[in-house]
Amino acid sequence: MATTEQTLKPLTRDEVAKHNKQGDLWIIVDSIVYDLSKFGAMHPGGIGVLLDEEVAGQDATTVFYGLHRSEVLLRPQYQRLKIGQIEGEKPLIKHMKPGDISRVPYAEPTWLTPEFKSPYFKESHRALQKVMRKFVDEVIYPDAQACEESGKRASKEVLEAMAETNLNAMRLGPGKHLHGRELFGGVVKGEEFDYFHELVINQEVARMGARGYGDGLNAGMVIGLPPVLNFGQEPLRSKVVEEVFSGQKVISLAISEAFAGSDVANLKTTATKSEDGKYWTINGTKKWISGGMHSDYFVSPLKTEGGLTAFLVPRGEGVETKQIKTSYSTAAGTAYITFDNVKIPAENMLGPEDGGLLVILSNFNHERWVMCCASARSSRMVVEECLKWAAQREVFGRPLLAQAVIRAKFASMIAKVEAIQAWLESVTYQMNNMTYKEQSRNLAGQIAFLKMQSTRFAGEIADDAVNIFGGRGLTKTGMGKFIEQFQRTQKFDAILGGAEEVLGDLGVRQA
Ligand code: HEM
Repeated sequence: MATTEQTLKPLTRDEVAKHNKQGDLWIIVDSIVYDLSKFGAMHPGGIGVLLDEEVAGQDATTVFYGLHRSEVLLRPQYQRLKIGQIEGEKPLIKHMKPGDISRVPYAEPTWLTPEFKSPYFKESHRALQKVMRKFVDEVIYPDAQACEESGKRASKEVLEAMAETNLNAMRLGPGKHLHGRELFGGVVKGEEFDYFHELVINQEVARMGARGYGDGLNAGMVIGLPPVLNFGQEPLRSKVVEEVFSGQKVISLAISEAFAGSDVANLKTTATKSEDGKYWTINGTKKWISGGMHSDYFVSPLKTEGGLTAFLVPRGEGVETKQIKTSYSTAAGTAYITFDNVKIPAENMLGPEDGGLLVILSNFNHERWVMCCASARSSRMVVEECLKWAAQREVFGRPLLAQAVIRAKFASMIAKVEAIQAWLESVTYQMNNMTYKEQSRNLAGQIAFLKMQSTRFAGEIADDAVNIFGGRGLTKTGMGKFIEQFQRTQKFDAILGGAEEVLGDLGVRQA
């Protein structure tokens, strides 16, 4: 039966030392005594290491933290191994509780660090951050970790909780669609929701450390729903928006094809108008569609007589989706889509006929900015993981952090995450103070450069992080699991939403 902290029996180090053999094995970790007599044989690291004379019956705190993530001990099956506490001693290691702010240096952006002031974040941003951190820690994170591994889509419970708090609506950013809505139980008013509130949401969600699952978690909605919201025809527009916000239906943006990715103007999939103009027939394919496997609706720019036209295509006869296996989890639901003589009513057209390029381009800045928020936050999480590891890991008789060559890596990693966050906050401030038209005119280049640089830095940070973690940075479980995940998936940010080179060039041309 689980033993609570209050009922732990006081023990002396001498008493513990007597239990130092196979079948009768105790150890001390951070003042708590664990009985490993039975568990020893099942220990993932083997029984041998536990029988070492410096471990069996001894204080194994340092060696334990040099090999395990601290939350290992919080798992219920290991909590049950606790049998006592060393008399007069208390645990020194403080485990993070859901919603906690990290105390590791540079683990949080400066606006969440008590000593620093920020001109941008007000009370309502801070209040939203608090509830959002707890929500991610308690609701999203456990599901994310399980599904990233199993490859399954986000659970119904998580999707329902997101709809209930109005998180789906908030992820589309500020706008009339939020007016009058109860956001996270009223923590912020829909009318006052701005891009800094959205930044908070994007960055808290990015902390779940599961890139594939993240793309499957309604990321398709963030980029697929705006064309419906801004260019859809009533009553279809309101129907689809509500279905998606309430979590009943899933939508994704289907632009890329095997023939064209960032080169949107050269798409090949066609839509042909019927003679009476009442419906369109769609033929062709779409590739790498995030969330496509889970989607009920696809927003697609299609080739029409005079250019591109955007359409809302419901899943139905003639629409087929096949899973594409990429280097991140199939929880992302990345799809190859075939449209085979799919007939849709003219009311499903989004924006003017042959005016689809504008409809699609109109959300690109926002999409890229969302990706910058996430990339900056996940890079920062990697820095936190590395700092924790380098402080607890001993090599050549000293903590890893005592090696100058490792500190030099940290200098470069920390400078990168700080620079990107500061630039991101500055761009976000401009977004808050410019009309949509001004943003399109003035910020496309800034955001393109910001995304290009965020993902360049993420790549360099991933590289340094793996070298700091060694083999563990290439191992899917244990200490380095987030580093392994990050180094394998950071490239998605560098490609999706516009490849680095395309964005850099866009920025220069916009100058
Ligand atoms: C309460 C005590 C312990 C528990 C519950 C525990 C649990 C675990 C778990 C779950 C793993 C798999 C990797 C991970 O999830 O981090 C692991 C790996 C390992 N453990 Fe333990 N362990 C305990 C004590 C120790 C001690 C005292 C040592 C001392 C040498 C040790 C040495 C190892 C080693 C060498 C590995 C393999 C690590 C790797 O592959 O990087 N464990 N342990």
